[in-house]
Amino acid sequence: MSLLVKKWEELADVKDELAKRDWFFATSGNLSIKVTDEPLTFLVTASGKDKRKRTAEDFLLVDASGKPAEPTHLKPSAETLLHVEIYNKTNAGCVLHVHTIDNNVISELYGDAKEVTFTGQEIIKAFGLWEEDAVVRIPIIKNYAHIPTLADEFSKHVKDDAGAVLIRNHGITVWGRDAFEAKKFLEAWEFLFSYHVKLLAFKRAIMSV
Ligand SMILES: CSCCC(=O)C(=O)COP(=O)(O)O
Ligand SMILES: [Zn+2]
Repeated sequence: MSLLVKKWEELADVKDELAKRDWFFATSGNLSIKVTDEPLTFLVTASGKDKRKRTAEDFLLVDASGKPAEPTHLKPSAETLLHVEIYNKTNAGCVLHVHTIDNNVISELYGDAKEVTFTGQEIIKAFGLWEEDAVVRIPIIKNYAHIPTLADEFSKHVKDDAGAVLIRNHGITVWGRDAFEAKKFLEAWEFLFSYHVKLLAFKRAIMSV
């Protein structure tokens, strides 16, 4: 099996798993996986597709600037520039972007603070933090409609080989050294968001009784 086919299958499997969680509302979301380092190439989801379906046109290979690396009628994700920032600045191997109700609610609740932190949750160990008082922080940026501006703002928070950024009332972008790590971190963030949203709602309901 060629490296390209292996990476295609790996990304398609991650896409199927995220689809099972119903994290691709209304064609939202985009995913990518690095294929080669020199020159940099990565597979990215084609724009506007229903990411719940598995087809031969789900991904296309792009170069370090996010342009198709081979002739194709497919258009790379409209948000490919965010993936470009990550692969050019870090050794990340996979980038996952999903819009969920929970990540949108959290981004709106804490958008003015430009970040949200979580502590006291066992799931934080998924980030490799084993201390009892470990704190995880995720930055929240404005959802600029102009993608190069969004990518510039996003890029300020791209420093390590693994990380995550919330785009306000839009979604989360998570990256990791490989697909396994990116998916693990994405699931951990979504767990924290969902827990927090539910806890706040329950507390509010109890207070109003
Ligand atoms: C319908 S969602 C609007 C675009 C978006 O935010 C997204 O994640 C999907 O865009 P793509 O071009 O990657 O399909
Ligand atoms: Zn999006």
